[in-house]
Amino acid sequence: MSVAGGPGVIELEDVSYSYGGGELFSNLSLTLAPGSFQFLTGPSGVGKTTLLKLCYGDLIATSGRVKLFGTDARKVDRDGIALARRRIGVVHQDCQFLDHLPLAENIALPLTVAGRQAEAEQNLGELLTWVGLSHQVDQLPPQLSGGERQRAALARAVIVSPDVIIADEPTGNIDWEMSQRLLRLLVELNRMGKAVLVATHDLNLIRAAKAQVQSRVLRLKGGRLQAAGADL
Ligand SMILES: Nc1ncnc2c1ncn2[C@@H]1O[C@H](COP(=O)(O)OP(=O)(O)OP(=O)(O)O)[C@@H](O)[C@H]1O
Repeated sequence: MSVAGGPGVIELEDVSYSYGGGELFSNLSLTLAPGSFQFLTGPSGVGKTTLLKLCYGDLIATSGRVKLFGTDARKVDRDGIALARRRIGVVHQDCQFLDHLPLAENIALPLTVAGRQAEAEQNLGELLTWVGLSHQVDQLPPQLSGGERQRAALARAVIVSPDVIIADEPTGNIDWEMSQRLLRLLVELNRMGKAVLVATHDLNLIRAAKAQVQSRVLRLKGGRLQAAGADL
């Protein structure tokens, strides 16, 4: 099943993946075009997180080809994958933080560990304001609400100025109003030219997004990937 388009920043071609048992999915193709906005939906356990991990080079496909920014993920070494990963901001499903570090340091971490301290200092203030957390810079992660953690996770993903944002259930445990706020942030990032890929169960979120941004919806079900139609 192919849901491919033109050349993309991330391209999966006839990809299969197995954790060791049966194949979770096979011969699946997907293209994330520059500046595009795509949703990935489908039942729980169908493989959405796995598919996202293939897209950001965290897993290597059992067969088929994954290209990150035009380079075959299988043909580059760990440094090559790390380089590509710097261009992809990931918001993980569980959005974990280092609980002993204040929020600001957690968000700056991707830059500080890369020795880009000055850049971190330069970007942090604006970023914290953008996600509405500038009054909580000194809070420890366990002191934050679910919605605040999600926004902090998005800020941490964005601080490296990635070309692509991949978010796994970014509105998983938060109320509708906060989901809308997160969606607006993702739409803004897309308007800045970043490609956005969001896995979500939340069809209402997808419907709300469609009113704000031109987006494509892919549904993973039974090992197949299909473009969802107007039946959402
Ligand atoms: N590291 C792993 N080792 C073995 N099996 C795994 C591993 N990670 C995930 N799985 C299995 O692969 C399947 C797909 O998991 P995945 O997390 O990709 O699904 P999902 O669609 O994202 O689910 P959800 O919507 O509930 O988050 C599940 O059956 C899961 O148990």
